[in-house]
Amino acid sequence: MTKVAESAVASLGMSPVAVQPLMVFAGHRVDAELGRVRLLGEHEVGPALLSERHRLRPESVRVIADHLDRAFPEYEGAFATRAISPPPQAPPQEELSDGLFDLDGLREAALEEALRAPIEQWMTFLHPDQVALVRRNWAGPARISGPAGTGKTVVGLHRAAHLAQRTTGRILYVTFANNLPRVQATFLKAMSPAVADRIDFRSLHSWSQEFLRDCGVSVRLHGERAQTAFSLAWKNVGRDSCLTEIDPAPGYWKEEIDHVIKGRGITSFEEYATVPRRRRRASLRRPHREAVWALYEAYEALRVERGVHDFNDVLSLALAEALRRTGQHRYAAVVVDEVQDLTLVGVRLLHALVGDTPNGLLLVGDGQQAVYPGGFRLSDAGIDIRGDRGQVLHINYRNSKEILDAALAVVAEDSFEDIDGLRTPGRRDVDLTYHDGHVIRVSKPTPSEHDQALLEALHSLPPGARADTAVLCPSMRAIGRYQRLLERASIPVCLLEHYDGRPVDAVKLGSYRRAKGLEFKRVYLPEHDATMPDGSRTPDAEVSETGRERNELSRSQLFVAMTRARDVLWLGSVNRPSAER
Ligand SMILES: Nc1ncnc2c1ncn2[C@@H]1O[C@H](COP(=O)(O)OP(=O)(O)OP(=O)(O)O)[C@@H](O)[C@H]1O
Repeated sequence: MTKVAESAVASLGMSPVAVQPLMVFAGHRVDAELGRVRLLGEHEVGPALLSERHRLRPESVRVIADHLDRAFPEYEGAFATRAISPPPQAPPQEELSDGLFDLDGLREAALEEALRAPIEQWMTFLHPDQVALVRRNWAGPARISGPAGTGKTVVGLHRAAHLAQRTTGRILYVTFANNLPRVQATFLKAMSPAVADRIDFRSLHSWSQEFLRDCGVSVRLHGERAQTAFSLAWKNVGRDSCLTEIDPAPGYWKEEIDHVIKGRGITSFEEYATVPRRRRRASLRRPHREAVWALYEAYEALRVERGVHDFNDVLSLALAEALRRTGQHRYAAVVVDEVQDLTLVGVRLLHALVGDTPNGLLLVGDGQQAVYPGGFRLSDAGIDIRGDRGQVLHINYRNSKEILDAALAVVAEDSFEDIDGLRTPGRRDVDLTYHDGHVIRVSKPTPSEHDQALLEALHSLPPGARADTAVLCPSMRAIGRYQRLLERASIPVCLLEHYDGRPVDAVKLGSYRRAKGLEFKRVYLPEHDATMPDGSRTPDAEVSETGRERNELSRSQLFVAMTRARDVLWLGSVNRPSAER
């Protein structure tokens, strides 16, 4: 019955996750669950329904009831239509003063409701194409891609809840960033409380550490000591090598080890000598690759000597363990969000948990929003996504044309390679939904005037607006600076690393990277162009290949930050008079 009802409402764009089966027993007192079905006695059903969140307006209820009348003709029609009473009148003033229903409380509830509005909207209704993806049966691994704001995460969350409703197993929902899982878990709990405890929201690294602990494999993750090992290795074999001709910054070579060598699980020079270095611009000839390999070996020797692991080791150990236990994993399905940020080892690990089982692996992401160096192709990972198992979403629900145009202008010249290996131009076609929103550009001659303008803009926000406002910065240093600035101006701040998706009356502050996958009504990007190369001063030909790669990555990060804005995008710059430059 539930499945038939799900199909019936799918044509209205209603997610199967929004359908909650109830079985009501006349003349009994019951409140129990049987799988997904809630069993209620006739006395319990009223209070149970009233305690549910209100997601539908009365008109929507009427439309759905009419539609179900037609889908289930044996039911008596028109009952639901008659049963809908007009919204209750405001209670008399005496009732409002009894503490439980005071005016302030009501105002707060209304504010919270307004803040939740966009979320409540997509918890029930999706675009019919999205509903089809949520309900689809895939014979093996599948992938959902699409430009920023096209509802990929929304589909991923509905899909996870839908699979949880259809199986008794656990679902793993993974992202690379470690603040996103908390936010997504909060949304899912509100959307589908009945299955929330069977979906594990985890960052890849925290899950891997937990998994290794459960398998009895000891891990000594120590980022700082691993970094010291690298610095020493650079001093011993890197800084006087031919690598400095290509890039004198040790950071570039650390990324090479992290994202290319260890990120791809390469263990021999023969393999590294010919590996395609995805999304890396500098071309390395054999002597350079030999020098990188010498650096890698020196780093590994020093790391092992110190008895510590780095983040890549955690994933490699977990992959080895996962492969050893093939067929014994407890997950019915794995959904990977922001998959473009994973390393090859990371994606292989998640694939190993479910293999090619039907509806097992779902990869969600967009190569244009890659904010880390390096990358992989699905074919490198042995993941075969054929036919209708690769789906692309096209409708942007988040950004207005003005905001999206401003963001696309940043990456327009940067074509990118997605995980399917296809090269895609930076300026992509998307269908926009009607959505109001605008860009405010503020340019000041000095940093203090710029900061003053930011504070004025934040101070003039209407009450309650801070909850859906973010200030995003490109670096940790800038975050520290703006945190002090805001706090000195008595503007409450919630760092993105502590944000869990629940409304809190404070401006969110964090890095462009941490803003990944999130969105806010108002986004402020102070000194947004400070790290951007100034084309007028440095012609492209004079920039090294590694410099161009860094610039491209900075532009992708700025693009991600800009596309987080739903209604207002504030772009601050400091434009010192040219004599001062
Ligand atoms: N069918 C829909 N109707 C209305 N709004 C929708 C619909 N689907 C998604 N949205 C809204 O679009 C916005 C973007 O959705 P989501 O975060 O899932 O996109 P995304 O593709 O994952 O974005 P990004 O890649 O930029 O992180 C959200 O505000 C979401 O509520």
